[in-house]
Amino acid sequence: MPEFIIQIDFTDRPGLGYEIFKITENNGIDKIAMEVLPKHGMVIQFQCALDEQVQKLVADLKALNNITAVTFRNQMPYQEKEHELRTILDSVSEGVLAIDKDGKISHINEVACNIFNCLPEEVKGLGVEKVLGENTPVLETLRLGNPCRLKERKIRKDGKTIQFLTSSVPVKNDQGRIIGVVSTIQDFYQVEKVILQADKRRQLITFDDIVHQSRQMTQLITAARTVAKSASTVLLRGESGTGKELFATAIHTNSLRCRNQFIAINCTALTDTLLESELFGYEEGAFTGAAKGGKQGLFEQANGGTLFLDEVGDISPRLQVQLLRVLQEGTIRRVGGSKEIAVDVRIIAATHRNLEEMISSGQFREDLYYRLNVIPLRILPLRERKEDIPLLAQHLIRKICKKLNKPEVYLSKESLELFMVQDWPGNVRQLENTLERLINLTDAAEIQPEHIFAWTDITNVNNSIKTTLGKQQAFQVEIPLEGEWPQLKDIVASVEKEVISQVLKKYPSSRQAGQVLGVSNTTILNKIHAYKI
Ligand SMILES: Nc1ncnc2c1ncn2[C@@H]1O[C@H](COP(=O)(O)OP(=O)(O)OP(=O)(O)O)[C@@H](O)[C@H]1O
Repeated sequence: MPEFIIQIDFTDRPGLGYEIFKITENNGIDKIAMEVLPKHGMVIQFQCALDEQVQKLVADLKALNNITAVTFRNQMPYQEKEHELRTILDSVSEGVLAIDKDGKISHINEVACNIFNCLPEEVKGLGVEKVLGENTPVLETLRLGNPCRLKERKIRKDGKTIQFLTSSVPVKNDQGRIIGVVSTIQDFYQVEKVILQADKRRQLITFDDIVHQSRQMTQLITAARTVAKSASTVLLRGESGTGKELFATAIHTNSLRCRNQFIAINCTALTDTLLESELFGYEEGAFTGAAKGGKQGLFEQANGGTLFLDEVGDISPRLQVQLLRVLQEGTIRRVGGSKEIAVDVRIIAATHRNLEEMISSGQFREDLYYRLNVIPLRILPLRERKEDIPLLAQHLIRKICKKLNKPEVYLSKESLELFMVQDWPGNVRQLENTLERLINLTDAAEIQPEHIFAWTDITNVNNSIKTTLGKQQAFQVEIPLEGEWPQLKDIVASVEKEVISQVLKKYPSSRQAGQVLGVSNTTILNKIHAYKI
């Protein structure tokens, strides 16, 4: 039998739910699921053999008082949310696995399935130890609420060893009770592979790839071009996602070392001991599991080239001492070795941390700071160079559409205006992720504010009003200062009426207008009715 989903929008009143329910009963439809949209709507999924019967149901519902719309939908709201969540989880490059309060797997993404060689439907509902092995730290997070970071684990499955790094954070409800855990998983060997493979991809990046329009970025690029030619250590400062790695790569490409390796390593991606053996290498027998013949570290591999140490502010005091030695002496010593090996490596370090404060609180060595801070370059957060947003958005859309193999989409003028008033705490990376999510989840050729409101956290109430009304379009409310004062409620009402009318001109649906003004669409519908807008 054909299935239908209808959404019934209403302004709430006592008894309305019961009347809707009665109408569905009287029309004899076979209900499969119902979902309430608190205070403003209801969605019903049902089966029905006859089209006329469906039409009659819709007509009966529309005839009820306070029903504002009855529309057909393709999916139930929970299915849309599920689809959105699945798309997000599958688009991240790490394995993600979530468990409920009983330790059973509730979500697992594609990457995690690839690491553990399983299918989502096989493992959903199973105890997490069936996938991550007995004594997994994830269960400790569930029990005690302690997050864990990059714990190295090894399990045997189908005669093979799977070695991975796992991190986990507890999920808590409003009362602070633990109701599950989300865990991220990285394949141990992939971590190494990524470090090495990335080199080829990066060598092609130049300063021309840094998209910008702002005066500050132009100045910074000019400075970076100049320092690229020297061999001095560079310290890139800037919030997460501002483009520090992009700058580091362009500096290497523009340097005299460009024919040699550029190797990047994120100092927070590995545990302290792993980072040490990655950077400095190790001798055979240095620790259990050390490869035969030992291993070259990244300093040796980058000899003659550049080593990019991302998040250098996060390295442990022990590694800070070792790094200082390399910078002072130009030599390294492998883990478990006694020989000093000379290396000629240019260091580009980056951090989003306030190193000066870290020095004051004793978390970062002052002598290392001076060795790293030879040429400091500070990349401004995106909110302080908003002129870059239009070009960046256009560039990123092109890049994402190419990656997703989708025809190029456009940002409407209103959407761009909305982007311009955001703060973008995650900077260019957040802009890129937001666009990727929108391009993934909408099929429209032009991205409109309604797509942004539906699929992202962007609402930005106050700023939206600013752009909607603008300076020139500001309206005035006349309040007589002599004679009889109007009632305060009348003043408020006239302001409300004017604001809602203006917003509705730009965002004609009550839902969009509600989102712009930070109220429910029921409130907007009530006001439209009350002020006869
Ligand atoms: N000006 C720009 N032009 C084009 N792409 C940019 C620009 N700035 C950043 N990006 C892109 O934004 C993303 C984040 O940049 P990047 O990784 O260089 O930031 P980061 O500051 O090193 O971040 P983190 O501190 O989190 O490591 C990358 O995909 C990068 O290519």
